[in-house]
Parts: sequence; structure tokens; C-alpha cells
Amino acid sequence: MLKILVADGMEKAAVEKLKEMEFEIVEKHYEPEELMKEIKEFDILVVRSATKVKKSIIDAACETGRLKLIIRGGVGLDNIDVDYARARGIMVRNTPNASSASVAELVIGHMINLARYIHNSNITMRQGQWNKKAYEGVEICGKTLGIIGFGRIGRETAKRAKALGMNVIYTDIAGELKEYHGYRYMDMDELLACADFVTLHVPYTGGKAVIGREEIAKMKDGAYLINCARGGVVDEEALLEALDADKLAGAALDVYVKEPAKDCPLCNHEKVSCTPHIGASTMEAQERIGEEIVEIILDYYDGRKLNGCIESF
Ligand SMILES: NC(=O)C1=CN([C@@H]2O[C@H](COP(=O)(O)OP(=O)(O)OC[C@H]3O[C@@H](n4cnc5c(N)ncnc54)[C@H](O)[C@@H]3O)[C@@H](O)[C@H]2O)C=CC1
Ligand SMILES: O=C(O)CCC(=O)C(=O)O
Repeated sequence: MLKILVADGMEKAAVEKLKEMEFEIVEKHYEPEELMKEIKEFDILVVRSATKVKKSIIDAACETGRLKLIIRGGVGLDNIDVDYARARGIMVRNTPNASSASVAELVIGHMINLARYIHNSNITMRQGQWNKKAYEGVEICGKTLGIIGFGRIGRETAKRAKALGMNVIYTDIAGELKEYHGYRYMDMDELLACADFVTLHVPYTGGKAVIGREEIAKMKDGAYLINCARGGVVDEEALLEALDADKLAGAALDVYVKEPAKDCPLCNHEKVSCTPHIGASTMEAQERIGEEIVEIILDYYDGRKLNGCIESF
């Protein structure tokens, strides 16, 4: 029987479906040292972002050779050493489409939060304050949204921003995407100079941040920065300096270099609207992710049956 480790949780209905099919499911999060021991007994590993599947885990799995498939319930594969896993004969899959709408909605929520001080109002009203005068905001209608990375989430965000009356401009390393009308392509420098709000929707691939000191300096004075992609794509120190220096009016963050982010200076900053990496945390996205994971497992299972190696399960 296929033995599956669900390390970072999975939607209940999907777990039940797999159990009904008589796969053996273990739902448990292991710290790295423990995971190195336990992983040897599993055929499939399902993770979200909390479990880091680095070389040491893959090497440990290869001692028995049982692990054949790693599934990332989500988009970003930065927590998995994908090339190394594939080189060692382990397939890696993700669920790329399931959460785009949820992340885009969170971006719009953060943007309105920043523009209207909703995050600050929530805190200060609970402290008994009535800061009506201090919280005169701005409309987002008529403002320019600059999207860095015009993939699935970037485009979903663009649609929503356009419907709210924003001018949408974008940049992408792939260049201009001619099939998307109504959104203007610019190079990065032009976009930074024109946008009132800048939002990032790029993968984290290691190395230098996409938005660092130099890029912030090129942004409009009083602009806002939103990062619902990955912590590493923004230089957090440079962002903090820019907020303190009033170069930027505010920032919204769902992701952080170090997660869980507790007591971090950015989260405690009054110009920051923050959420704890909840871009994909909606019932709908998790349901779709669960369904996709079940499909991937069934495809794999059917493939094995077709290849005549089902007896090894
Ligand atoms: N906050 C959250 O809970 C979630 C965050 N994410 C993050 O969002 C990222 C984007 O997701 P998708 O839109 O689905 O990916 P995607 O692959 O559809 O789009 C990414 C786009 O960014 C472009 N790109 C890559 N590097 C770039 C750079 N340096 N400058 C400009 N463009 C660049 C690519 O050409 C591509 O068009 C994921 O990699 C993941 O890290 C995804 C889901 C949930
Ligand atoms: O559920 C998660 O792990 C967060 C979602 C995410 O960041 C992703 O899908 O890339």
C-alpha cells in the first residue's frame, strides 16, 4: 500500500478521499532531524511551505529508495531542492493554479488597508483612540499599480485593480506579454518611477532581492510597496529604512525572510499592514489544492499500475 506523509496539513476532504482509497496517510509535521529518520518509510511526501525538503532529507529518503514523489501543495518551490530531487529520481509537482485568485484578493485587501489606514485603525480603536483626523487616506481609483512579475497571480491582481479604476502597468523578465491588452508593459526602472503602488509576484530563486535600496530609490516618493510573493524578493533592511525615512508611505507584507516572523521590526512598524503568509489560506484555494493533490497522487498511482510496478507499493 502507498504510504503518504502529509507534513504541513491538507484539506480534510482530500485526506478522507485518499484514505477511502486505502492509501496509508500519516498527517504529521516533523522537525528536520526527525524527518530525516521518518522519510525513509514513505512513498510520497506532501508539503506546504513549512517543511524544507533540502539535500539532507532527499539523501535520507534515497537510503531506502522508497520516496518517489514530492508534492508541494501550493506554488512556490523555494522550500524544495527540486533539481537535486529530480537528479536522484524523485518527481516534484506543485499545484500552480489553485491559489492565484486568493493571493490577488489579499493584495487588493492590503492595498486598500494601506490607502485608508484600516490596519492602524484596528489597533488604535482597540486602545480607545479616535484618530479620525490622522487617518485621511487616499483613493486607489485613478492611481497607478505597478506589477512586477506578470504570471498567474500578477494577472489576477491586474484584473481586480483595473475593475477598481486603477491604471495597471507591469514588468516581467519574460518581456512584454502581447496577449494581455489593457495593461502597459514598462521596464523595471520606468515602472518604479511611475507607480503609486508596487506589488511583487515573482518566485524567489535565491540571490539578490528584486527590490533593494537602489530600486526603492527609483520609486516615487510616498509610494507603497506590497510583497505577497516571498520574503527574499525584498531587502527587508532597505524597506525598513525607506519607511523610517518617509521615502515610502507604507508597505504590506504577507511573506518574510524568516518565517514564522515574530517580533520583527517591519511587522511592528505603524506604516506596515502585515499578515502571516495567508495568501493561499482560503477555504476555496485549500479545497482546490486538495483536489489537485489527489489527482496528482492518482495519476502517479495509475502510471505505476500501467508500468506494471504496482506490486512494489
Ligand atoms: N503569499 C502566498 O501565500 C503565496 C505566494 N506565492 C508566490 O507567488 C509567486 C508567483 O506565483 P505565480 O504568479 O503563480 O507564478 P508564475 O510563474 O505564474 O509568475 C511569475 C512571473 O514572474 C516573472 N518573473 C520571474 N522573475 C522575475 C523578475 N526578477 N522580475 C520580473 N519578473 C520576473 C516570470 O517570468 C513569471 O511571468 C510564487 O513563486 C510564490 O513564491 C504563491 C502562492 C501563494
Ligand atoms: O500554503 C502555503 O504554504 C503558502 C502558499 C504559498 O506561499 C505558495 O503556494 O507558494
